[in-house]
Amino acid sequence: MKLLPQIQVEGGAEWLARTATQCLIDEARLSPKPGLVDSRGNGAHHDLSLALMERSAHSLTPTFQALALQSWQRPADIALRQTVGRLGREGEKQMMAATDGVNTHRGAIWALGLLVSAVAMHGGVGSAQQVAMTAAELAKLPDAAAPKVFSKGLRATHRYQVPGAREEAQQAFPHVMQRALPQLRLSRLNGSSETHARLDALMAIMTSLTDTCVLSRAGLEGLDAMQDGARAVLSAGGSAHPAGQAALAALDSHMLALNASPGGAADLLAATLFLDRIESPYFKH
Ligand SMILES: CC(C)(COP(=O)(O)OP(=O)(O)OC[C@H]1O[C@@H](n2cnc3c(N)ncnc32)[C@H](O[C@H]2O[C@H](COP(=O)(O)OP(=O)(O)OP(=O)(O)O)[C@@H](O)[C@H]2O)[C@@H]1O)[C@@H](O)C(=O)NCCC(=O)NCCS
Ligand SMILES: Nc1ncnc2[nH]cnc12
Repeated sequence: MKLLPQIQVEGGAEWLARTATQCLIDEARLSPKPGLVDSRGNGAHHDLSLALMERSAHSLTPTFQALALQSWQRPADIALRQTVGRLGREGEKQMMAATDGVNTHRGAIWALGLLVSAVAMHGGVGSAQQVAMTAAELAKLPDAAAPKVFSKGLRATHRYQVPGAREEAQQAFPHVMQRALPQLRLSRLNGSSETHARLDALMAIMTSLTDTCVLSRAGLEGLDAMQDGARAVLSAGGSAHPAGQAALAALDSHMLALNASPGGAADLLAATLFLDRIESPYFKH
């Protein structure tokens, strides 16, 4: 194994942290997103705003940087899993301090934290597929120090017998790798603007994700509305087409009426943008 000089490791970790933060900001600003906070407003949320989401994203840069530095060229083993778990929980505390106790990005810290670590484990040079597989290896290892809390996500996965954030990572992010990333690139190839390509990628996730945020707030009715509505947008030609835009507006109204917000899908869009960027020719350090 060729070891990089420390300065390159530090530069790589800094780039990864800045990029992960920017992906969170890009996701938050993207509009119009159904039920979610975006540059138009607060969606279905009373305690969130775009300014809060951006403050939260910035508060996480040191966490991503520490994750990258600690994971650089290390194998997926229990020792690294413990370090990543500890840093992730510290990141959650930073987020809560920055938002006065509002949960803005818990799921995003999990997904992007694992992916940042996985890129670093590959020494900054893995493909999206390799990185997702490595993140899954890490996610499958036991996290002995995890507090025994029965979270909203766990409650929803047990009640409805569906996979949640944990399983998405342990299965190497199928909604990112098999749906969102291909859709993002297809929409770009078809001439869609970057905004429309990202909205289409979000729709691709929402067609089948069992988003525990939606299940907790709006049950199976909310989940069906999300999945059916997202399919309608894509089958109308996507968000760049007038019929797709009408379907997206109808989905937004439906989600707001049900008080449903696909926060898990939003996190996975940020993860998609991150994996897209690590494969772009500009990823050099
Ligand atoms: C493994 C953990 C993610 C914990 O997961 P668990 O399911 O037990 O716990 P939750 O606290 O419910 O967090 C899961 C969050 O993941 C997002 N999510 C939901 N469904 C999926 C899915 N199918 N696939 C992927 N991701 C999913 C979602 O996060 C977003 O929503 C949050 C906002 O939700 P909202 O309901 O609006 O807010 P609340 O305040 O909770 O409710 P209201 O009052 O508003 O109604 C926001 O965080 C978004 O990011 C779920 O919330 C993981 O946290 C863990 O184990 N961490 C330990 C540390 C660790 O090991 N880290 C390693 C990597 S750094
Ligand atoms: N844009 C957004 N709105 C609401 N919850 C979110 N969780 C992650 N991104 C979000």
